Amino acid sequence: MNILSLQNVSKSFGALTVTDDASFDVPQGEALGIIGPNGAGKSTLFNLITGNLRADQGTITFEGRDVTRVSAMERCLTGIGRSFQIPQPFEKLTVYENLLVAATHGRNLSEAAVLDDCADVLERTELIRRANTPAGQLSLLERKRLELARAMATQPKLLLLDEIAGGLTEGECKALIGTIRDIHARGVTIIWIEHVLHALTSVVERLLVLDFGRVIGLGDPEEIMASREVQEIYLGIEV
Ligand SMILES: Nc1ncnc2c1ncn2[C@@H]1O[C@H](COP(=O)(O)OP(=O)(O)OP(=O)(O)O)[C@@H](O)[C@H]1O
Repeated sequence: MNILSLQNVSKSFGALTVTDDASFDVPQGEALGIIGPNGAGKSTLFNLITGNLRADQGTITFEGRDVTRVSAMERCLTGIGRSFQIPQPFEKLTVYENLLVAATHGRNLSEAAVLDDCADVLERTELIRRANTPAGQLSLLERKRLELARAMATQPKLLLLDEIAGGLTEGECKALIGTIRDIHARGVTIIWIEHVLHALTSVVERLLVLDFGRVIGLGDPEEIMASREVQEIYLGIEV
């Protein structure tokens, strides 16, 4: 079963078409990577899936329901969670309080009702020992972990990760990959935009390539990376 389907989705900003007739399906439980040059429209595609932007044309279906015109808040409540390219936690709130906001916002739930879930997310994202630390005091890796934790606190069935590995050292990147693998192993479907290709290909089962808003490739990561079109367009290598 497909958890997400896009059919002929397009989005323009003025004369600039940023998403150009995108159609693809994401099966339940898959980890899908998205690559493409800067400005290819990757984050815009995420914003269309989450409802932060409205598609000009086309249909977005989540768990069999047409969500094309559904608000971002409602899409989040139905199971579409995301991390942002630039983490913007509440700096003065503790790690736990940041999670609490994510877990309860729009849900009409008490702290007691989400306590166990928040503790579980803190464990899984290896932030439990930083639970009472203000977010503003975290290292870069911990800020990335908090970004992941805030998304996980919304209990997503589909998790969208936007360049979460950027700026990390090799060792930090490896640690974060372990956490993402663990989340995926627990059945969460993942779509991950990433420029750190070795991190991405160590997790995802398929790769989607965007160029000028068009889907120019979708399939096995090794085959995609070896294709002439991807090497020319994405890596800038003439073959
Ligand atoms: N709100 C907006 N208004 C006008 N143009 C926009 C808007 N958002 C994005 N764009 C433009 O759309 C294009 C695609 O942007 P987007 O951020 O989706 O690309 P991207 O593939 O995520 O890039 P990067 O890898 O650099 O993050 C860019 O040319 C960008 O300047």
